[in-house]
Amino acid sequence: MKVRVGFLGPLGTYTHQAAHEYFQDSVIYNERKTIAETLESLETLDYAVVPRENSIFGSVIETFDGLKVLKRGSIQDEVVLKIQHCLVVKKGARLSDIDCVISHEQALGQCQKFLAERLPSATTTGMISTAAAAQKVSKSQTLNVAAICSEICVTTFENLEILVRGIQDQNSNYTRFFVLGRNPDINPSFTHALLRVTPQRGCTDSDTTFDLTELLKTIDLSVIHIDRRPAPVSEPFLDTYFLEVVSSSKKASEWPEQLSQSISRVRGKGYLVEIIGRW
Ligand SMILES: O=C(O)C(=O)Cc1ccccc1
Repeated sequence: MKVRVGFLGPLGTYTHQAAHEYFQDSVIYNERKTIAETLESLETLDYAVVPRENSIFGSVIETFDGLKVLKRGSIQDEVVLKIQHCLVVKKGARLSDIDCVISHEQALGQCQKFLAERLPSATTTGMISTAAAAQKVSKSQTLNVAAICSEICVTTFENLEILVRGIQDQNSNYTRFFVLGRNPDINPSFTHALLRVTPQRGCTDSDTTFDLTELLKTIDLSVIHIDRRPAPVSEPFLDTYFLEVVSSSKKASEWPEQLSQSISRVRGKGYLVEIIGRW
């Protein structure tokens, strides 16, 4: 059977482009409506691709909220895509017609300067993806709504045209995507891992305060990124930490063992720890 890959849809999203860059034409692509549903698709599909972070606007919150409750699969690789946003309108609309701009929160966040300078009175509305925004503009009966999306959307959906190209706040704009596998193909010489760490009540020395420095000392690996989201428990202000760790180049052969020892040490202090990615 052909390999099936879930992605944040519809066709025309940046996630679809990242998935295509990775898997090319060798697989069947299955769109999902949200990032949460894309991660859940690993219950039935072989792979899933989700955006992880952007160089202008930072981490993608929905992805980390989905990773908090990930039940099946793990991250096996990453893809980096250069992002060039366009202001896309219904054919015939001019900039002066636009009073509402719709897109994924990430795209709106990456184009704040353009919106403040060129469309200061327009309202903005978050959508589940950039291509979902383009699709909505394509179906709109009026000329007053614009989407921020990739230029591909103009050929994917009808009656659209590009009004302005390259509207992101910096020309250098990249998004990093995670590729997850249901039964991941882990590269034996992996150099990155993503740890999901949730402190449990009572696992900190002072009982009430969680001490991040203490956790990092216990981990004792090179941590290159930290993301934090509220933990999926009823306890208020208890957070789940996502720590991206990398092997130190000097002792590459000892790295898998170092990683498992680090995890045992952290578990020994009472934290819930899982490796949710190796690449
Ligand atoms: O909405 C999309 O097209 C996505 O794939 C999410 C996203 C949005 C903006 C930049 C990178 C990824």
